[in-house]
Amino acid sequence: MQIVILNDAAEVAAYGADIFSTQLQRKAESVLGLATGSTPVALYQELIRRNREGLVSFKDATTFNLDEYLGLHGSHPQSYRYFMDEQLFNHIDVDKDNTHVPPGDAKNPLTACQDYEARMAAAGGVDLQLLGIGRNGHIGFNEPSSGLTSRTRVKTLTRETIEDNARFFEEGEYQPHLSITMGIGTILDAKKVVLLATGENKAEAVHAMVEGPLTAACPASALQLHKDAVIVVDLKAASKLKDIEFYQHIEAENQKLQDYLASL
Ligand SMILES: N[C@@H]1[C@@H](O)[C@H](O)[C@@H](COP(=O)(O)O)O[C@@H]1O
Repeated sequence: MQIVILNDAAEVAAYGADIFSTQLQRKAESVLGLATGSTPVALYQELIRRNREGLVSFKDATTFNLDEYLGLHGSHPQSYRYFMDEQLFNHIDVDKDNTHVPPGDAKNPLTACQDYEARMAAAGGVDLQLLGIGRNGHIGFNEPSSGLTSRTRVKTLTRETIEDNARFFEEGEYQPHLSITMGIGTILDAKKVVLLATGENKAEAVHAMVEGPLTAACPASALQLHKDAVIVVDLKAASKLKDIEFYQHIEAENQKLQDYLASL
């Protein structure tokens, strides 16, 4: 794992945008794994700005989102399809036909999960996967106890996740308890993974993911197995890490190595 500790949420968003821009500049037809939640919004705004300024293009890219509420049609304002359209797709040059979000209104959710996996495989697999993290260490909607090799499937949300996400729903509005989510095994198949976390309420989960044991009790700890996982956090989300100075030292050394390699 590469642990990048930055001052604040704005720096985290800019760092994430740099990783996406570099990916698209190297491979215009990249397959991008995308995420919802409040954390990636600033990153998406930065990508929209860069797209408008002609610095990055999504014209040839394909996208697959991590998850969706089961029971919500994509036209529902709280669906993740709606979120993605509003927060990113409607503002960039991506071909909407090449954007994929699990179908929350699938008649048969089980075959829809298999179909989603098949589409990802047919696209050549995910090149770069964006992740946030839940307070309980979930990634996508892989709640604690999720199998570490799991694939796209239907998952039940924990009470904590339902409460955390209740802020997006009107009072009394139906809030789904089920989801379709890429599995942890699906996420680990991505060639590169970048996880963003900001704010003090993520500090415990970040500590468990980076410094805790590899365990289904903290699904994000599975990223310890990934060969190219970048964890980008602000100082608040990093505040419970025990080895913070060591991670900063590694990053400084890493930067020197990159500068040297660039000078060759
Ligand atoms: N399914 C999503 C996750 O993909 C996301 O990482 C998490 C954290 O969201 P936020 O960034 O709003 O804290 O929320 C939801 O549960």
